[in-house]
Amino acid sequence: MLEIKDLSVSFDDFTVLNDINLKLDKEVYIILGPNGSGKTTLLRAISGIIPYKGSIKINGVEVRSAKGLLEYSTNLQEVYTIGNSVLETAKIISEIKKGDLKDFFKILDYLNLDRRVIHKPIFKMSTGQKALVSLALALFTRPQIVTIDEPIENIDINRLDKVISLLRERINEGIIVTHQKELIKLLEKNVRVYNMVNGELVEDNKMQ
Ligand SMILES: Nc1ncnc2c1ncn2[C@@H]1O[C@H](COP(=O)(O)OP(=O)(O)OP(=O)(O)O)[C@@H](O)[C@H]1O
Repeated sequence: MLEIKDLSVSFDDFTVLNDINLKLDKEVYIILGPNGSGKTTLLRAISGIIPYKGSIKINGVEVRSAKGLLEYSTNLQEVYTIGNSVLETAKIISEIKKGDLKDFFKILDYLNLDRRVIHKPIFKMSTGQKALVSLALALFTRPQIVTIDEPIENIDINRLDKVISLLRERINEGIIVTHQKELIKLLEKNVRVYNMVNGELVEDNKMQ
């Protein structure tokens, strides 16, 4: 369960998230919203990598004090700077989260990713490779709760169905941020759709 209470995030006196309250229990939320509205900032806060006011609890544990040690994963690339290469990063994650490294390779092969890329750090990859590798890093340990930022942006047409299948199979609780509204249908799941508007989340009943 992900429970957010009175969450606010500001940068230099500019309030990006304004008193967000959200309770998510075995559900998938899709968050839409204009550029710069605060969607990624919300996922960064949930990942515990930026300071926030209020409370964000994953299965009852406050994330600011429990980074990385939760039944939670994300595809936010800035989380994956541990290790010199993606392979080292995946090894560290498999130890911390008790995942099987073989599942990481299985996802890479499923996505037809050249295995040689994982000997590089993520910042040296192409935009699409970054997206695919960070998705594999987020999902291979089968975390209970997942947040995913823009999963189908920059994905080539031949891999798109595979990425959607992965999301469909492996995300049963969490948040997906996207500009691609067609993803809501493609997921073939019961999801709740929200719009980020002026730093607040508003449920969008038309899209469901
Ligand atoms: N570290 C930071 N320092 C200062 N301002 C920031 C920082 N991170 C984000 N912002 C600002 O916060 C606002 C929200 O950014 P965010 O990345 O959350 O938007 P978004 O909704 O994900 O946008 P997009 O759809 O363009 O990806 C923007 O105005 C951005 O410039």
